[in-house]
Amino acid sequence: MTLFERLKADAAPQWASYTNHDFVRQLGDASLPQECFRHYLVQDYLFLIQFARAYALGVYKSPTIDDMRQSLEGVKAILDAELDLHVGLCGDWGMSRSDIENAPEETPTMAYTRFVLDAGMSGDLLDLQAALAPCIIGYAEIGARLQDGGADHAGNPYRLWIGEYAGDDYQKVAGGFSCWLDRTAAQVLTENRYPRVLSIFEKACRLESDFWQMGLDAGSR
Ligand SMILES: Cc1ncc(CO)c(N)n1
Repeated sequence: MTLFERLKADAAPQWASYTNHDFVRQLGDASLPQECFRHYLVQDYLFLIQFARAYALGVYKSPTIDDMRQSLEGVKAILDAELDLHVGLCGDWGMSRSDIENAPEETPTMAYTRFVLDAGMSGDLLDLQAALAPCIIGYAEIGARLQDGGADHAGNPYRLWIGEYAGDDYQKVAGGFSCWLDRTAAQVLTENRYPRVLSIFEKACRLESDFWQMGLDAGSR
């Protein structure tokens, strides 16, 4: 069993609320109001800027050069791929890069990103990875599940988003992340320490749910 599988099993309620959130269900059946998706996407762009910093912190917290390289890949995946997806998608939805970059950061965005950064700054690489894991592996699981269910059909306006996270590149990033988490755990994880790592993982799952909810709430404002 990988450490990720163990964390996911022990945080089953939080994992389920996050990955089966109504926002995700509505993305899959194309019933999500456009306004909710646009709101989510802009906040997610602001989220990713902070997430790139969290990976950069991972480079700093890395005990080995291999770890540094792995974390650097995370910085690059965000700056060179995922942000472009967002700018492209936002453009399709009528928003420019400056519209996005000038949007105010909402509280759930600040809460989640600063939580991750703090977990890493106050802890070691494993603490940081436990805070990052729900994000990276969760989106890969959600994307793959939606695609397997046929949600990326031509009639779904959210198919490009689904395709990005279900795609080979992102699936590889997520698989690589899980292996990296195991390598760090092999060096530093003890049974004594496990509850603290689990607690970070659970909190990150809750903050992911709040992030989806922020998108849904935008539909009723
Ligand atoms: C909130 C959030 N979690 C995870 C991902 C995946 O990178 C993302 N783009 N946004």
